[in-house]
Amino acid sequence: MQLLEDELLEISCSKVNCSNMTLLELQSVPISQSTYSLENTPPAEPLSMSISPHADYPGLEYPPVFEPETYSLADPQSSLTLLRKQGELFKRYRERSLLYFPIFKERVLGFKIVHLIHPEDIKVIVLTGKCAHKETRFFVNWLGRSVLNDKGGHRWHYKRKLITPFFNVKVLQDYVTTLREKAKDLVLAVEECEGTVVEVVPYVSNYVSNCVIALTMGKDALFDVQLFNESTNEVKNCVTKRLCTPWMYNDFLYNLSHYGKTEATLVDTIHKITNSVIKCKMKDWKNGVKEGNLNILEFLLKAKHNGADLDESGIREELVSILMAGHDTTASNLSFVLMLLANHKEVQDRVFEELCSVLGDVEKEPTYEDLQDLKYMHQCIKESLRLYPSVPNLARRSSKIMTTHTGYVIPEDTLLSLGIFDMHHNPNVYPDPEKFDPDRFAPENAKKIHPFAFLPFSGGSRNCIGQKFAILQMKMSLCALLKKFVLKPVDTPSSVRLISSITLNVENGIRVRFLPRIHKELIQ
Ligand code: HEM
Repeated sequence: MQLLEDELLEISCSKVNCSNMTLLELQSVPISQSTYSLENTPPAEPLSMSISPHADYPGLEYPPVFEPETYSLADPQSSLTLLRKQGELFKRYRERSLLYFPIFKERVLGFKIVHLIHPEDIKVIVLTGKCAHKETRFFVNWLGRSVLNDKGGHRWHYKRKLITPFFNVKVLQDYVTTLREKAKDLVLAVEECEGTVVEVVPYVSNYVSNCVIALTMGKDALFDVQLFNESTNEVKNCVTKRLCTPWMYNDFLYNLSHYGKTEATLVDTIHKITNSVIKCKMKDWKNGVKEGNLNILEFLLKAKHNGADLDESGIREELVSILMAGHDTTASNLSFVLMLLANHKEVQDRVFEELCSVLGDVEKEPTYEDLQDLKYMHQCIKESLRLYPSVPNLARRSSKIMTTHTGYVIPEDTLLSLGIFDMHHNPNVYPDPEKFDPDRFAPENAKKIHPFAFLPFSGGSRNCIGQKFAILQMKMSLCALLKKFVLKPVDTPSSVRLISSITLNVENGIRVRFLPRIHKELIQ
């Protein structure tokens, strides 16, 4: 069976015109527990799939009844080579994750990718970090070896320990005033198109960009923000194109290609801009290190001054990475929250009622404590992160032969894709998975969810460093927008077309109508 599929792959590959390839997937191979064996690897002793509470979580009603037999039916089309557009590719992965749960393998030219979808398998990888490291090769030119883009090990650990203290509660509290100002700017911008249909992504993106720039380099940093953002977007396009075009996986071919050359020029621009901001700050500080409220640049310069093993290019790598990590993810999620609230009047009503009750007076500006008290709003954000996780797959590479919890052996040096999106849409973990139901995350229900079945911010030691800041940012903007407007649906969850990119995206934007809200009145 395996041999036959491999032969068919060879045949189908030989028919492919590489220059037309726009996708990651040439073929997916279903893996059944009895036949699964990647080359030169002995088949695993299948582990028991019996349904009993997991030893680590005796109080949880988990594992739920997975039905591996139903999900490992052979796909009649699986041996055919399929060239697909990004949107189709995204849809195809979803189908495969259901058909071949809990694991499936794909081959892309000479590369093998194993997709893992079971929470226990994903847990093994994200929790220990011992059997797999982060796959970061395609981002190195742009992000270097920052905390975000280091594959792991001592160097990563050192930097993570250095930066983590920055994201403490005190800093978050200090940033509330800045977030409030930026949210006001967002409301003013939306007000200009009140009543009309608004494509929300650019507005939200601008708000998030301003917040993250303030956090990393300070709100008064002098640089060409537009050029920086445009260059960053273009680099993302180049990297996405590379990820979806297997022949560009080869460094030599990629560097010769149009995309490789464009990326090099843009990265140079981004680095020059960031270097100049760093130099400027160092000049400002020649008479002594600043104390008090610091942004990330100042925090890192101070660490360097105090002897941390960090040079200027190391600081630049962190800034560029945090700007990237903090922008797309939050902007993507905030756009989806707005669409979901617009489409679920009863939920929007409840969020607004909660807002009025927490603030007391709807005109009052929310404080850090108020934002913490918006529990139902938090549930809505979580549910939208479940439905639309900004990072739909995590890329890892196995660093030794490993056996998954579900009983499959994976050889050393295999590319792994942890299917966060698929896991979040698994009907056995989340009944009626496409339904927007924030009550899934009400305290009494949330405790029944397997801790590794909800990973929008990843988990373990490499979890998202900025998640609290992201939530704060989203809450602040939702408060500001909902105080002023009633959201009405234009695009719906079934009308938007999701695409796989570095972060989750939609093909044609997300549109919402903003109507002026008459205070204290709920939605008509
Ligand atoms: C809704 C917003 C966000 C989401 C969904 C999100 C999600 C994630 C995920 C899934 C990872 C793990 C990536 C991987 O291991 O491959 C990650 C890592 C990271 N995130 Fe976020 N993120 C968000 C916002 C932010 C913000 C606002 C910042 C900073 C201001 C940030 C900074 C980082 C950094 C530095 C890492 C790397 C951590 C490490 O590897 O040690 N993120 N994020």
